[in-house]
Amino acid sequence: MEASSEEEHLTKSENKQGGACAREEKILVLVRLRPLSAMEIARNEVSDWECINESSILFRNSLQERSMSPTAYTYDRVFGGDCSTRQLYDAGAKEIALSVVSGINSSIFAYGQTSSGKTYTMLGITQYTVADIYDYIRRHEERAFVLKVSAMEIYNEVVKDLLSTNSTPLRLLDDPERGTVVEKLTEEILRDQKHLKKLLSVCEAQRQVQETSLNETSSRSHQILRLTIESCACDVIGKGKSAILAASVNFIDLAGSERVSQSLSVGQRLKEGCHINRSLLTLSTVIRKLSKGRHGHVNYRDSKLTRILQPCLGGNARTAIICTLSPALRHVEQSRNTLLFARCAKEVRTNAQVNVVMSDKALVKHLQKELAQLEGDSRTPVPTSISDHIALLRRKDLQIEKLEREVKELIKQRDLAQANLEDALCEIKNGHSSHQCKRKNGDPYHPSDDDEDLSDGTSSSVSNRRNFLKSSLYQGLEESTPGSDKVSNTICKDVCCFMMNESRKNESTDPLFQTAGKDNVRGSALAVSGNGELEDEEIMSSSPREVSLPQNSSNYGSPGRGVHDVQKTIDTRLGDSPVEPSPWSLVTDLSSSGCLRSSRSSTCTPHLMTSQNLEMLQPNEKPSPNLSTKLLRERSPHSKRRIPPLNYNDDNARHSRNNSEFSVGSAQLDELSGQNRVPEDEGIPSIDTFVAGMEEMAKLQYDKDASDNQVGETDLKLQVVAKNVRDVGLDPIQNVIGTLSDWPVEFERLQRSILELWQTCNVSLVHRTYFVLLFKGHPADSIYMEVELRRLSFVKETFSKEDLEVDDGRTPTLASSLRALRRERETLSKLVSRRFSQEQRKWIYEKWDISLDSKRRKLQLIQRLWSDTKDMNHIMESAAIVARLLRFSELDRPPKETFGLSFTPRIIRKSFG
Ligand SMILES: Nc1ncnc2c1ncn2[C@@H]1O[C@H](COP(=O)(O)OP(=O)(O)OP(=O)(O)O)[C@@H](O)[C@H]1O
Repeated sequence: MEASSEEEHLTKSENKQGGACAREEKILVLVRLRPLSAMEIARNEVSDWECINESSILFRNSLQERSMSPTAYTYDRVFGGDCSTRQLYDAGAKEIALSVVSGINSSIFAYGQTSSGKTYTMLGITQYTVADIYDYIRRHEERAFVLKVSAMEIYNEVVKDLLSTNSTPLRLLDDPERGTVVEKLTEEILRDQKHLKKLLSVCEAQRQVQETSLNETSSRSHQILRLTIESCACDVIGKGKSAILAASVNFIDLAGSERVSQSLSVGQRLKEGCHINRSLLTLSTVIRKLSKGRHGHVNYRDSKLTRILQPCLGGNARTAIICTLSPALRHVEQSRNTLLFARCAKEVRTNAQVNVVMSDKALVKHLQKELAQLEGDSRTPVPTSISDHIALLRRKDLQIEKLEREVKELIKQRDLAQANLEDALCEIKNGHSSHQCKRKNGDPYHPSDDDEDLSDGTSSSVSNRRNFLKSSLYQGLEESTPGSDKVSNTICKDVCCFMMNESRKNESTDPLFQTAGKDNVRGSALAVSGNGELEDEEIMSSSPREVSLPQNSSNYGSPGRGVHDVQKTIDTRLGDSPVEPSPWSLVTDLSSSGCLRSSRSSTCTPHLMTSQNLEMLQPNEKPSPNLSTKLLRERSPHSKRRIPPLNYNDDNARHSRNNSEFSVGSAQLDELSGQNRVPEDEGIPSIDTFVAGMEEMAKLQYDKDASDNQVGETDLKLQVVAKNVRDVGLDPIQNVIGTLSDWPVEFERLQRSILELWQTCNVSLVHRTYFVLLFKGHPADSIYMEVELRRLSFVKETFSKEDLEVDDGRTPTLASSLRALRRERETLSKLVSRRFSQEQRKWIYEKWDISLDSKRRKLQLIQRLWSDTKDMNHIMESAAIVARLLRFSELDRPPKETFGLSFTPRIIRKSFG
């Protein structure tokens, strides 16, 4: 494949413009027998096919069947089950494919029955070819190359662009010069190999792939990937006339022929199978006609496949057809058909020629322009695809949002501090209730008359006063302790009232799903009101001190009643009877339990640790054990349920994370037993599996860091947790609080990043849902959030790895994750009618702006979930819906403390032992 000079490139083509020198040759036919699959071996199936030499394959059983000698089939090359794709590529496909760099069109087909290994083979061939093309370009600096790629699929006789998210069918046009042209097909100019790999992943993800009884990942469409290479000698650029070589190589992965009796297809699969078989029949008819010479009419126009591939079938292209066979005896008839097709194909002749364009200035200019564009792209990576644009916009939006949030947060903090301080000072000074107090304008910390008053007998410095307020706030919520004075109690009451009024304001806006922005008092980034608030209020009202609650505050005396009130509001909104138990209660529970409000679930100690409070607490101002005990006593009955202990060595949990065929971050079918289990037929991992996964990941990360001798921030936090766990009787949360004074801000940052990465890495929706419902912003969550962030960053990096490695089916790739996510969405969509009543579905569709007439509205709904990473309202609504589909009640969840406890033995041994 050496063509080092322009002359060499042109020798074969000298007649193109003035008398073409076409190269007539037969189609190269390779036969590949795949090995028996694990499933086939388990069924004791045997392969009676044998490659008796480099070019012949024999079916041994035929002797017994037909009492005649076994038939040997002979082709250009045959490859047995022990041959690798690389061997096949090197032995024939390579030479054909790489003709493209010399200006000769080429095509590599994979043809065979379903599950015989077409996609497996073509993936390898494509990757090896691309690597060789780039290698060739690197070695031929004297020529300038422009590479373009396009990809399409023919699904149910409809042509679709695989590089565009627009699924509008593409039209075929007849161009007098170029033959059949696919109108509006995206053609991307390649920046580099990495860019191509990305595009291949997009194609793979967009292609119609479904599970059938014969193949878990059966391609339901014909895929044509086209790589076009234009090149000319560098030294003639800009000097007028020059020869430009332009050719394309097509990688064609046909859908597999299938027998209905074997594939057991019904419904949509059956329809697809019919289309596939029909177009393959047309293809074999065309091949059969061509094998007999080009006499008479050839029915290229009978299918879109043959129309598009006309140049590769007996036209201006070098062509190789790889016929793949399934070895199992039960597929013998299909294999024979494939071999008959291969025999005909062997007789077809093509007429390839070097495609030289004798360029005029305009053509050279065109090439120069494309080169300049490429150079520009490589200097400043300008987005050339939709996904790049979206990613860029997202990043910008994120930056803007972050700045806006920071400004808002600062203003809020300032106003709140000012208000609290002034109220407190007025209270102290006048002995009146805070609302009678007029707030002063200006800097709240600037010495004023009030400040002077306060300074008498307490503290003269502003910072002391702040600390005083912080500790008073905390103490006021605690049991009465000796030394706590009346003033601090009163301050506390006022601040509590203020907080509750604020939270009630939030509730009134949307009790079902509240947004973070409204939750300014608690300062948590992502907040959905509900349990958190109720828990806070419960604690306040259960305090021995009398807290002056606003009107109707008694409604919030117990969590149960509070939830009921919120439920009633929701029921009213939904039009349900307020008396009957609302089917929405789970959604309500989930949404109201909220994400990331800092107040803890009933299983956790610091109910009072709103992010605002946390921020104000000094490291030495920890809740007393007394308070912890009291709060623990107030746990809800649900939290007392025994949760099965988590098991590190659970193979299922381990296996689940290794399987790339499920979405990143989720598990395979949940095989763990337990009460949170989702029915197996739904194919969805349970919370137990999720917990086991999180725990193991955190542990692995810790082990890795420990072995690297890198004691990072996460390690320190893990150690803190471990140490606390070891010190029996202490709450593991408390010390962590001390190390995380900026936690709410940090939490928000981590969460934003995680949400973005989930989207980028196509993380399972189930995983996302469990995660947001479990990790709501308590300081102890930091460990898991950081581990999740690291893991996702790693996955993202893996996805964008530059070198083109063969997809081994085990390592998650962008494509496999997208595929898995798509499958998960389909599974979830099937649960919609089971989990929601008709009325609820109607309500949801309307809310999510989905037409009630739409045929695929369930799938549309699921596709819309988790799509907007910046809108927390949207995120929590999505989580609530997914949770409902999973029948996951937050109240069923295992306490997160279980995770932390699980670290204890390892960490003590490594860090403290
Ligand atoms: N030569 C091979 N060595 C090992 N495994 C193989 C080989 N060929 C195929 N397989 C495996 O067999 C299974 C089916 O292969 P593949 O999906 O490529 O078949 P296919 O012909 O493209 O099927 P369909 O027409 O249904 O899309 C896959 O799991 C694949 O990894």
